[in-house]
Amino acid sequence: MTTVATGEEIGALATLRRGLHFSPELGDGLKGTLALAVLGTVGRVVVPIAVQQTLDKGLNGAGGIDLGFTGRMAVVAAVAILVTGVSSYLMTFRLFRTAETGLATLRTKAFRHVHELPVLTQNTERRGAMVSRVTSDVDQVSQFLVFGGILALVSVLQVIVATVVMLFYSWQLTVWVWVSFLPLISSLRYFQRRLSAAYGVVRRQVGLMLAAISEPVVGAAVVRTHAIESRTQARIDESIDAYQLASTRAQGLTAVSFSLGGISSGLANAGVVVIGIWLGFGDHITSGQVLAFAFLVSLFVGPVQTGTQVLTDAQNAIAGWRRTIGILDTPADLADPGPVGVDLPAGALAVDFDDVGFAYPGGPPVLREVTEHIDPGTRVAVVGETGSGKTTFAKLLTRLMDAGSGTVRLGGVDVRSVGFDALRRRVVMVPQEGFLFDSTLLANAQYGRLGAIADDVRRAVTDLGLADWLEGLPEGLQTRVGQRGESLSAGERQLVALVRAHLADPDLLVLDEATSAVDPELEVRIGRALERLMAGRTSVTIAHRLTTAENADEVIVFDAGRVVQRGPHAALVAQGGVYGRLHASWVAQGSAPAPAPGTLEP
Ligand SMILES: Nc1ncnc2c1ncn2[C@@H]1O[C@H](COP(=O)(O)OP(=O)(O)OP(=O)(O)O)[C@@H](O)[C@H]1O
Repeated sequence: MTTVATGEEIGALATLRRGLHFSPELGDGLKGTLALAVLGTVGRVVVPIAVQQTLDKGLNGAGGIDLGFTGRMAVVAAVAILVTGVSSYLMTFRLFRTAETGLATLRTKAFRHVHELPVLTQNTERRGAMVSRVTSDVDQVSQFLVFGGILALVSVLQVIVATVVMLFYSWQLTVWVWVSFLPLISSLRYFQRRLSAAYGVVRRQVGLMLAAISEPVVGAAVVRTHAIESRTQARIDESIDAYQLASTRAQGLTAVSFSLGGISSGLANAGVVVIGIWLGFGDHITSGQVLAFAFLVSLFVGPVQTGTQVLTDAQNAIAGWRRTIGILDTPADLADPGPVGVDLPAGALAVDFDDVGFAYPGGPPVLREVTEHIDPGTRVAVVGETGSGKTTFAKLLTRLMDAGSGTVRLGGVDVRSVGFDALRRRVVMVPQEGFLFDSTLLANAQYGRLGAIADDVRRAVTDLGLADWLEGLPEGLQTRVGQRGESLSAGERQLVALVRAHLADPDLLVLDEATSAVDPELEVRIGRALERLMAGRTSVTIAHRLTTAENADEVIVFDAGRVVQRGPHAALVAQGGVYGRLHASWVAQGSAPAPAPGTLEP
């Protein structure tokens, strides 16, 4: 099955390289930020040096106390503290700005790409997991770059500069400090690998947890009506437990490495005091140098200890970054020919299926050897038992998917060579349940044609003979439709979908007729609106109602992925066969909208 790449196989360095490639802004002004980091670090080292100078020359100098020198050193230290503070602020601000700009680009790219992923892939990958990859995974990277990144940068610089100055004062003490930290430093690689694996699991569990939580939220009505709250709750509990376990394991590892850091710094500090005093007795080191050393050790200890925390954040961020890059690595298998795309000929479109076959990934063929021609401007109804391939036929027609074999042509042009923009403008599919956004009726209708103003929408409503319906609504076009349109009745939602389609003004209209029953008055309205909508265009309707098939110029009958009959309704009724059986069942169920025989209605 086609799935979205996890990105887990991408190495840490490659993640960094590719991450920078996707967010080039992250490199912007890096030199300036680095310069500020150097300035801040140097400023920090100046303070212990000033302390040492004050002690050894200003207070304990050969000529007694030198107040002038002490005062100058105090000014130097104050300036150094000020410079460190200002440069830290500027560096943090710059890092924050570039990180957020760069990651906004990454988020946008990943989010756009989700839309370009084939419908098939979107079905196989849980949407909640996908959402977590575009949101919380990117947040991890952002947090690290802004907070951990600064720490990492300053830590490395601080350790280097502290070591150099320490060596200048006493090589023996420097060696002691390094020996104390050696076990921790040499185990960093080990911890990095373990943390990387542990946080990879954590990120995956976050995705699964979000999927488990968001699915029942979206399908709340189903959960309630089927009384499966406890089963749903059990699934959510399970995913939360799994996340908690993964997270605890990862945190446990962090705790071990952090404790090692504590032991090392304790050893270093104690050693510096003991060895420093001992060296002092032998006149190998001055009291000012020992004091300066104590300061410098803290400059060394701090970064190495927080280094483990930085490492943890880095692993978490890299795991998140990989997963986001994984989305971008998943090829969009519907290639948009883009600017070189061919345009469709003007006017109503002819449809040609040329020996078309299709199978969903890993599944059996669901369309076989379909060769059909539909004249421009005709009205065709597609019928067949459930699972016979009608929806698949419609998806290939609108290029929501590409045919496995054979060619689909619109107006004589291979659909694969038509630019997406042109295709989506000229070919519109009205699904059974059009998705309505939680906004006004006007805003929802405007999805049909971006840029349409209220008057355009009103005109479309009038064209479809729905003006009185609109007037009957309490707030007209400003009526709010509620989440997914739940404040409207099923029939009214269909009307909005038809207004949307009319605004889009396509040359090929593909309709998946709704099966939900609506009251007779609305039924008449929908029928009338449909009549007007189809006029002058080629229309292909997946039909579930007898009247739709009766009113069509031609009916195409699918059975097990093949077209088994075709012709006007009356002729097909006379022929009998699959259509004869369908017709008989429609008649038996009366004129009410009836699902095709064999349909398992909930
Ligand atoms: N996303 C999918 N992944 C795998 N198999 C699928 C997918 N969608 C449909 N199928 C399978 O393809 C076959 C044809 O499905 P299709 O939806 O085209 O039938 P249909 O005639 O439109 O049915 P209905 O009237 O129930 O909508 C069915 O066996 C179905 O199980």
